Amino acid sequence: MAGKQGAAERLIPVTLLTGFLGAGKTTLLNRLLRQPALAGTAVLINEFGEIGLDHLLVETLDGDAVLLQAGCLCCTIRGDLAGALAGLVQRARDGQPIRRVIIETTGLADPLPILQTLIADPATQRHFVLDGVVTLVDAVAGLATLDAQIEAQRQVAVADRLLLTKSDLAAPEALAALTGRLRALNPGVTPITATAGAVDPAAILDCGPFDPSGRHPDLAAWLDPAAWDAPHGHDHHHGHGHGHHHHHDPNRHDARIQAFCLRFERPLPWAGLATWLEMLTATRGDSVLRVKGILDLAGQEAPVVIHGVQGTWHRPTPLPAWPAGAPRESRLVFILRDLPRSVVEEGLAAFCQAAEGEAAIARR
Ligand SMILES: Nc1nc2c(ncn2[C@@H]2O[C@H](COP(=O)(O)OP(=O)(O)OP(=O)(O)O)[C@@H](O)[C@H]2O)c(=O)[nH]1
Repeated sequence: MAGKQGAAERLIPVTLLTGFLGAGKTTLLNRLLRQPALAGTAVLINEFGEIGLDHLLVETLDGDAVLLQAGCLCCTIRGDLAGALAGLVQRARDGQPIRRVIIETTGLADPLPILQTLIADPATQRHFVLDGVVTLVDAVAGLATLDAQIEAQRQVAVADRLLLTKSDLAAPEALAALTGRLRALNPGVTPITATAGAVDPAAILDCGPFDPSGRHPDLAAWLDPAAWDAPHGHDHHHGHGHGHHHHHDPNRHDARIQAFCLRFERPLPWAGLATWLEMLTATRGDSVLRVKGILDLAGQEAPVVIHGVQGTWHRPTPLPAWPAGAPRESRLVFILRDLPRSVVEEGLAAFCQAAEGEAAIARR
């Protein structure tokens, strides 16, 4: 297809990078973008919730990550995707070499409406070609996620490539059960192990045009725009409590899931925060779908990044410095299912206050 175009108008390949919350998309992206094969890649990042952090955590070589408007790409901001892609066309015409685009979706995204934009929007098709859907699956949380969230099933079903992350943390029996489930959802694709984002770019790029044949039997019906463009009021297949043509709250995906960000200008006491996070995981772990934060900790110069994914806490990582443009303050993003925001706010405040009180006594 690309061969029919003139050199200046060659279709730009687009990779859709998806996978449920915390599966390792940003980690993979950071590894990929350091590879020479990815030179000239523009990155579009979509985050759920009004304050994104990923654009601060993706290390594009030339600062080329574009944060799509807050909200979920599969919902009302699909128009933004087309707009962001059009913006990249303009940048290419202005002389910036854009050889490839990677779109990182929110972990909650239903990939089908996004695919529809990429394979059926005439304006987008003039300049871009979908080159593959790469879906990451967390070996620890994957099975439970596939049971609980239809979005995760769809992410797997449409994948051209399946990457199994965190197999370093999973028991062999859990891995075998998950692999069986993946085979049932997408029989034509053999999962590739990609620990901490380590994967050969050649294994996931240049998949060729998207071909829905030979996939999950429901895929054709899922790809039918009528299924997700119907006026609101019906029970949308992945439980959105809203329709697609009215005001969209960027912090709500369905009635049970909400996202919010807490910001703290004063440095936080690590002891209080860590104890509270452990408590929260022990008591309400199933409801805590995702926590990620960039922290200004008392007594520490460099920011520390923390990640919690459905009961698993990954090792906190210090960053060398505060990312350009980020104020020196702590930001904690929570994505919760069936858990009120007040539980988090009040618990966190109480534990931090107690830790600060203890630290003050110790200093006396
Ligand atoms: N042990 C281990 N940790 C991993 C692996 N892949 C990713 N992680 C960790 O998992 C956590 C979440 O990774 P991210 O890359 O932020 O996940 P994400 O999919 O971008 O998260 P969202 O954007 O919130 O959906 C981080 O602490 C990563 O270091 C892996 O293969 N093994």
